[in-house]
Amino acid sequence: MKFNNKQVILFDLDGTLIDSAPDLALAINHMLTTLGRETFSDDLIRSWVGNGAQVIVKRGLSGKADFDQDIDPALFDKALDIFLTFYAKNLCVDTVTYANVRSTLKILKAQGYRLVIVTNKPFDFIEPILEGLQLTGLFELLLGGDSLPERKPSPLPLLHVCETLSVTPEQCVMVGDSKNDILAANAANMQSIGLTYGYNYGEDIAEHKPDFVCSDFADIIAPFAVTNQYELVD
Ligand SMILES: O=C(O)COP(=O)(O)O
Ligand SMILES: [Mg+2]
Repeated sequence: MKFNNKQVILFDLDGTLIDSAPDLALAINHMLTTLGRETFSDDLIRSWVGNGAQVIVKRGLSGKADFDQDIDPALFDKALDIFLTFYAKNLCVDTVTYANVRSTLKILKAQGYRLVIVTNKPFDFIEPILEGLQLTGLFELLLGGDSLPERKPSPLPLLHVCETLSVTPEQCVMVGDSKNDILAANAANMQSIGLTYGYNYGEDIAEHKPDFVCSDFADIIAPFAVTNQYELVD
C-alpha cells in the first residue's frame, strides 16, 4: 500500500525528529533542584514528554504523569519560569537528531513534498533547535504548542496547516511518535505514520493504529511516491 496524491508532510518534533528528552530532563531537574525538591531519572521524565511545557512542569512538580490538579499557582508560575529560562539556554546540550532524519527530510523535500513542523513544544524553541541541529531551510511552516488556542491531540493545528498551505487533509500525512499525533491526525481526517522509537508515555504507538508504523525514520519514505534514486547521507 502507498499513499496517494500527498503534497504536505507534517512532522512532530520531540521523539520524532529529535531526541530532546535528555535536555528536557536536565531543565526539569534544574527547576526541581532550584526549588529544593527531589529530582527524577531521565527515563521517568522521558515518559512525561508530549503535552508541552506547562504540563511537563506540572508532572515534574507532582512527580507523576497524572499530575496533581491543586498545584499552588504561584509555585507553578515560578517553576515554569525557571524551567523555560534554563531550557532556552540549554536547548541542544545533549539533544540530537535521530538516525537518518536529515537525509530523509532532504530526499522528501527534493521530491517536491512540502514539509511542516507541528509540535506541542513552545514555538520560540523550534527555530533555535533547528539551527542547532542543522535542520534549517527544510520546513515551510512551524507551529508550536502555543501558536494556536489548542494543541495536539486537537486537530486544530493540523487543520490550520491545511488552510495556510491551501491543501486538504487528504493531501497531507502526519508523522509522529505519540498518540497525540495519531489522535490529532484521525480527528483531522488525515493519514499518519507512527514511529516506535519516541516517547509516547512508554506505550506502543501501534495501539493507536497509524496507517504505517516505522522503527527507523528512513522507512517513512517507503509509502510515499519517490521516483529518483537516492542515497541516505546524514
Ligand atoms: O514538548 C512536548 O511536550 C512535545 O513535543 P512534540 O509535540 O514535538 O512531541
Ligand atoms: Mg513527539
